[in-house]
Amino acid sequence: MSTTRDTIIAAATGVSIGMILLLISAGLISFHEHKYQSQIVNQITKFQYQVVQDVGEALTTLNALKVKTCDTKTLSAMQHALFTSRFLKQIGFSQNNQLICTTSQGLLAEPISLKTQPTFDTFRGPKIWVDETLPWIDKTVPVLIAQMGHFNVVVDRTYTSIFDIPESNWQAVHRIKGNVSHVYGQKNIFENLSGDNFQQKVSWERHYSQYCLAKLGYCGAVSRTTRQILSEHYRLTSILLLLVCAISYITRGCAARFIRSRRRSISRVKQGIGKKSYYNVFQPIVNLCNEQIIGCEVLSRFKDSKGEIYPNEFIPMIKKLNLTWPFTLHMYQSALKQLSRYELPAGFKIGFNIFPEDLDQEKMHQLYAISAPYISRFNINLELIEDEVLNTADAKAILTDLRNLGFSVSIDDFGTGYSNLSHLNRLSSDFLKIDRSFIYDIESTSLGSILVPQIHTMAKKVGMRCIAEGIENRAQLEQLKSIGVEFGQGWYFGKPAILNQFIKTVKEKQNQWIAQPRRILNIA
Ligand SMILES: Nc1nc2c(ncn2[C@@H]2O[C@@H]3COP(=O)(O)O[C@H]4[C@@H](O)[C@H](n5cnc6c(=O)[nH]c(N)nc65)O[C@@H]4COP(=O)(O)O[C@H]3[C@H]2O)c(=O)[nH]1
Repeated sequence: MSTTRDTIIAAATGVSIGMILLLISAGLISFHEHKYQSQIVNQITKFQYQVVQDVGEALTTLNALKVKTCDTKTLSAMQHALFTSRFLKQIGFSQNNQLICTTSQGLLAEPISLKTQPTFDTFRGPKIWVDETLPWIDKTVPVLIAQMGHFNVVVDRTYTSIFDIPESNWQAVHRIKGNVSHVYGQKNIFENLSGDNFQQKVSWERHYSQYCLAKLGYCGAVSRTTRQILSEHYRLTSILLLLVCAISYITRGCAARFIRSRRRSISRVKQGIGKKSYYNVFQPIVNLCNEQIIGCEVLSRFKDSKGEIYPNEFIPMIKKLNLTWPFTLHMYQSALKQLSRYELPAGFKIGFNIFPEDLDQEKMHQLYAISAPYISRFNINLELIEDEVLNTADAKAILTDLRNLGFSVSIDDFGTGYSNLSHLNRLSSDFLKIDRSFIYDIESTSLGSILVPQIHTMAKKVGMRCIAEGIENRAQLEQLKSIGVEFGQGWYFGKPAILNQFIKTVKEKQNQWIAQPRRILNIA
């Protein structure tokens, strides 16, 4: 059952990653297309502007001559204007809508009638005829004609082929006061999106861009279907698809392996108590005034034939498996047994982590029964992380009972999670363990350097003493001493170590405290 579920979860992870990568790839291709289209519409609109300039210049110059007939002087002026223009193919002279002469044919034997109604009127500029086929040029190629006064010019549209896009994908239009007239390209592409300058519309099927030079009324539009875009980038698309499939497949494999290893870890953690895979390590707790070891904190470690699992991994699993109490009992009993073999000074402080969810009358009586032989010899300190459970009236009553029975109580990791300075006076405890995140850079002008003195003052007010966690160097120690923090633990005094090494440290650092230890002599 769980194998099928794991396979589904691993496959779903692979597919999800694949989908995310596909979306990212689609986003990248779309971004690239956006840049490409904005360049093209810019080119189209600027091209129109340049053509208008060219046409305007030629027509204005010729009309300024104020000629009434097409003689050789007029023809030579027309030839000159054609020569100096960039986009014009031909210039003609007309009278009463009759074409009289052109730059290519000179004076016509028979005048040709011209259409009277233009495609659109630029009002201040020339009249424009779009897509006209002129029999005397080339019947098959439609041209654009502009007329002002007696002169008309034919624009060479072959220039539009400079746009790096097929004509079926773009359109150039003239838009003035909301009236849109087709100029070049593919009709019906321009969507007339409101607003000037650059506009865009993207959907799964299509990518559309338009750009308008608002004052002049010239707009360009480009539209390409997703299929066209993908087929243009077919190589990149295929590589991306392959990559996405490969990553998806690898992710599925990794997820399956991770789930399997986690299941294995959970089963190892579950069986660990019976198989004696847990063992205790001890970290010295020091009186900061004279730097003497006055006790220790008992911490758990896990090691079996497959290797180690660290507390940050196995503690949450123990909670999830509801094994907190058998685990704590195992650790508690074994540590007391281990330490009682040594003649440690009277009142030696032994700290145990207790899960807040285990704080009930029955379990605490069980703990007391186990502790009875040791409670007069050691100062057994129960360390609890402050959470909602600890703030209930029942929990407070239990804590008071425990203290009356001879245990001491510490609030652990103070300053993280749920813990709060204003709750301090409501907690029935002896010690406050200041979390190591506050100690980390206490010697500098950090948050810790401001908060630790405040925490210490508050704790003192409610009759609690502080234990600073995670002291790693002399500077931190000196700073804590100057604040007046009473106790501390950390790598500076000793890392959590197995019993033999811990006792060795105790002996090395404060030989005089251990009065004739039976086993220590063997270690030395
Ligand atoms: N960086 C740094 N770290 C330092 C220093 N001094 C001590 N530590 C680490 O700080 C942690 C202190 O324990 P904790 O706050 O009770 O936090 C403990 C405790 O909440 C939980 N835990 C460990 N063993 C037990 C156990 O037997 N029972 C329960 N209930 N919880 C346990 O797991 C947490 C992590 O335990 P550990 O990995 O052993 O990590 C320990 C210890 O190795 C230092 O100077 N620098």
